[in-house]
Amino acid sequence: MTVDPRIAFVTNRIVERSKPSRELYLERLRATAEKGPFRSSLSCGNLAHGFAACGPADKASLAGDVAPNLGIITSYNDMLSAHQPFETYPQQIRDAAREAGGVAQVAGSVPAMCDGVTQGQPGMELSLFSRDVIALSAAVGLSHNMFDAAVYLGVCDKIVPGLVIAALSFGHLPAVFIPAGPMTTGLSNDEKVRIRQLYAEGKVGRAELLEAESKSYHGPGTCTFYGTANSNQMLMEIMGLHTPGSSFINPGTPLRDALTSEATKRALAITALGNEFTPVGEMIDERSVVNGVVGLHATGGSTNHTMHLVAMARAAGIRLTWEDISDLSDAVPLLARVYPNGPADVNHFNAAGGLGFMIDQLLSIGLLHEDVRTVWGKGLSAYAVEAKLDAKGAVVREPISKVSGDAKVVTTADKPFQPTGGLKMLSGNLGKGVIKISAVKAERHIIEAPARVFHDQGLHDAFQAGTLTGDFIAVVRFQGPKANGMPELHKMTPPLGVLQDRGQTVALVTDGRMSGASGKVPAAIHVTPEAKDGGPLSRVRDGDMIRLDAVTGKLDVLVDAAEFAAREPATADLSHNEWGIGRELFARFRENAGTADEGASVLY
Ligand SMILES: O=C(O)[C@H](O)[C@@H](O)[C@H](O)[C@H](O)COP(=O)(O)O
Ligand code: SF4
Repeated sequence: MTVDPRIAFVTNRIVERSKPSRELYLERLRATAEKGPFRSSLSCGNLAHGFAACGPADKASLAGDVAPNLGIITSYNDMLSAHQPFETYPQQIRDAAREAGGVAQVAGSVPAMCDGVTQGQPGMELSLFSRDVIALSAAVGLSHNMFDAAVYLGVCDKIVPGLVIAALSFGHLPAVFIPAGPMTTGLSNDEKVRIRQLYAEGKVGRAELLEAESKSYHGPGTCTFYGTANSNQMLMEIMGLHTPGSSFINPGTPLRDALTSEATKRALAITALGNEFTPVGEMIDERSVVNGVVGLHATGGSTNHTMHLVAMARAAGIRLTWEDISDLSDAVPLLARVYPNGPADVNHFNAAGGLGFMIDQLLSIGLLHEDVRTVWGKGLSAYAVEAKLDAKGAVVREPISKVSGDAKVVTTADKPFQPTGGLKMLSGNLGKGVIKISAVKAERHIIEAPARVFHDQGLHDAFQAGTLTGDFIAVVRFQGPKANGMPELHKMTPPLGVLQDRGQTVALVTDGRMSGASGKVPAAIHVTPEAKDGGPLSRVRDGDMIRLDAVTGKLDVLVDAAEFAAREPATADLSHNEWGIGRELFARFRENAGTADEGASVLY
């Protein structure tokens, strides 16, 4: 199947735009990649330090130039249910590496923030910046230059994007991402949200709320909604950085363990010491990035990736823009309904066919580049599979069914849930932004209402005071990267959801972010330029009519242009955002953060 001309057009436009930076990137990569173990460039002293703590067998291997050495970058901690299973991975990876005639060493660890723990808390103001800290931290580990390939242990929001930026910055090394898998299904997401809204209305107490939350988030593994973490898994699979079919296998299962060992051996098989050398910076190209964006649209993935994918691609000299993301959205149908885009969770999605089914369907109508390189070899069709264990406990892969296991959760390409993608880019006299339309009912795709302007938690106070009456669009500003680190404002969903359920027409417009799990309330987010930079949001006043049109992709304030331009931009007292919970350490990050449409990074 040849690739759809609309996909080819956007891909070629990215290739042309990226030519200077991509050529320089590849030139530097090829200058670094060399035959033989990279540790051979170290002195005896360097090398001795590098394997001083190894056992005799590993020392002997590393003293030679035959055995490949695998660097492990781990993001293990007990804070993220999704990362807690990584505690035991290094030993499993070392054992698997030895079985394959190689060595594995933990090159370094990276920090990992749980956005669920920090949601609505000051710590969330470090969240977006932690992506770049993760990239920097992984680079410190890899800079020992002892390694012939690397495996990256990460799952959640900023961690996978940060690790991909690092992996591509060490593009001469093959890279395999190893996931930990989703927690088993607990209380449904719909029921969790119902209890939250009852709590917001004062109809249940903290005890009932905590009981519901604890039944939803109940064990090791990734939270089961389709937020940024599970969007990350989709991206790693569709971009060929996971082994096929490995994303959504629950932790602590024989198949999960077998996949971890298999991924380890695969990483060792694709080093420069073998005959399948696959440096990740050559493997990931413009087609891989486009495949990632297509997967995001087809699954209704996280809005956060309209920033992370831009930053990730940039690390490989590839310049992805919001125009590309928007044009791809117009070409790609929505083929999955996983919470918040529907009642199913990611376990249900996987059981219904999951990513293998999605990839197969998208390939069948030419919406994915099949001719890409992956950690598994050449061709994306190798990912249209389901991974299982055979009788001997080895991983086997079966072709994915052409029939959906649940047509309400994953659908075939000829019967999409929506004809276009789950994300829509917006632009107008308020700037540029993004909206997740896959989670919003069609009758709410166009909202025109008067503005109610808030600078921080004021919306919650107004809700509690009962003054959020009638139809309105909440303009929550000074939430951009330079203002306070661009936190997720997901805690605004319950009160706005209550008002919406009461029949009020409400929407949110902000230069901040929302969670990938945010859903039913129409929200134009990542609005750039941000208010802190004097963007148009800073000139909006209470009562201004605003029109959010997710059908045509427009975001406008309906005020005379001359009058609006003549207004004095509002300012905000952000002094309380400059200290506490480590925020004083991130002042340079706030000063130097890029714009949302450039990935909001401090790295470039
Ligand atoms: O982008 C995301 O997917 C979110 O940041 C996600 O990682 C976070 O965990 C949820 O916001 C928590 O959801 P609740 O706050 O609804 O539990
Ligand atoms: S999905 Fe979100 S809440 Fe769940 S572990 Fe990951 S970061 Fe934490």
